[in-house]
This record gives sequence, structure tokens and C-alpha cells, in this order.
Amino acid sequence: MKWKVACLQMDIAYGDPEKNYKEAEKWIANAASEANVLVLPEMWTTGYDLTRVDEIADKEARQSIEFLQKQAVKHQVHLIGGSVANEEGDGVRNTLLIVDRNGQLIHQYSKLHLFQLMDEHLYLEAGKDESSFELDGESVAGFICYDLRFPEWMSKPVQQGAKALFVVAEWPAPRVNHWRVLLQARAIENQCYVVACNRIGADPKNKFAGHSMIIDPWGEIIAEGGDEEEIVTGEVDLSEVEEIRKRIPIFDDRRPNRYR
Ligand SMILES: NC(=O)CCC(=O)C(=O)O
Repeated sequence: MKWKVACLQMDIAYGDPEKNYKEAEKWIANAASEANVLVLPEMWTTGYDLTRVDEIADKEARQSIEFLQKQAVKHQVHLIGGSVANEEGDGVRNTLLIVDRNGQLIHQYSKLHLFQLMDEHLYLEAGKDESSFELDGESVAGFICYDLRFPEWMSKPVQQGAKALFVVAEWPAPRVNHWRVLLQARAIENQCYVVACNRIGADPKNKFAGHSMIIDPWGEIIAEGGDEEEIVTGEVDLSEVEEIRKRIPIFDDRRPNRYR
């Protein structure tokens, strides 16, 4: 399976979902002419306006799901639909929405690791979902920002067959070095593609890094964004994963009973 992927490295209006839906519509239309799997950033409907999150979160993510379904069908693209503030019965979660080109919501994943430096633990609930899902019959997985610092969590779907890991983020500029190195490390240690979309711009507390990245299973950077709004595109050829896993068979050589 080959995909042309695009990371929508967009700015996000703080606490203004209606403006963000309008902007995202333009971004999706532009990216759809270049790619068939589009990735939006973390919390793209609201940004990190957490003090108002009860007011502006999307109820059961309904409006966001409907928006993504309409865009996916209109442009015939799969949408790794970034994450949104999702108000569920027992609280608000940071939820990644995956919609395929037929408009089916094929998976939801709520962020497991809440990032205390950005107050997530004060306003959000941790998720309970698995990260893996199938896209065009291929096993892949989706993660959200701070999850990137937890290699055991990111390798879990890979042990079960995932060949590509999607990451959506609002990763601040002062730690861009961590972002780049960790993404490359996750690709190398899991011998899989990593497709990571980070926002750009600033909110009242943080300036964000951009530098969305598409990395192959050997750890080579196929494409990387800079410090501006842009669409970062690259080709993902999943047959490469098998090739690399044969070259250095780390999954055969693992000794899990010695790791605890
Ligand atoms: N939105 C996030 O989870 C940010 C994570 C982050 O900045 C980090 O350093 O980790």
C-alpha cells in the first residue's frame, strides 16, 4: 500500500471553533489536491483554551465528526482528523478522530498521557481507548503529542502489526529538539513510518514549533516543515516496512521476558 500523506501545519484560533472549522475547510481542500491521507494537528478546533473548555468543547465530538465526514467524502481523502476537545458524559477528553474517504468514523482515540506543563490534568480526563486501527486494510495507530514520550505505549500497536504511526500535536517551540529526536527514535525503534503533524503559531502561553515530519522506517526524514504555516507532504510505501524488518530483524530478536 502506498499513500500520499499531508500534514496540515496550520495556525489555530484560540478558543474559536467556528473560525477554525472555516480555516480547516480551506486547508483540507488545498491538501486534497496533493495527497490522499490528510493529518490535522492536536486540539485544532479550540487550541489550548482550557479555562473555557467546558463551554467550547464539542459535545460527543458531534460537530467535528460531521465536519470531517463531509470533507472526507467531498475530497475523497482519509482524514487523521487531529484531536478535538470532546465533551463526554464524565468530562472532556482530547480525542483524535479518524474518518475514511467514505465518511465512516473508523476510530476514536483519546489522549492517554495528560501533559501537566500545559494544565491538561486540571481540565481533561485521560482516555481509555486503544491507539490502533485499520486504514485501507493496513494496521496503523494514532497518538497525541505528549504520548510521544512513552515508547512502551507507542510500540504496543507495532507489536500487534502496525506499520505506520500518526502523531498529532501542539508541541511548543522551546522543545523542538525533543520533538524531532523522539519522532526519529520512534520510527527507528519500531521500524515503521511516523507521520507527525504539529501546529504553528502561538497562544497566550506558548509559541508552537511546526516542524511536522514524515519519517521512513529507517529513520530518514522524508519531509519536514519549517516555522511557517504549510502543507508537508510525502509518500508512505508500507512495503518498505517489511524490507527494513528483514534487514535488521529486531522483532524476532526481542527478549521480552528479560525486560521486567
Ligand atoms: N500538547 C502536548 O502534549 C505537548 C507535549 C510537550 O510539549 C512535551 O514536551 O512533551
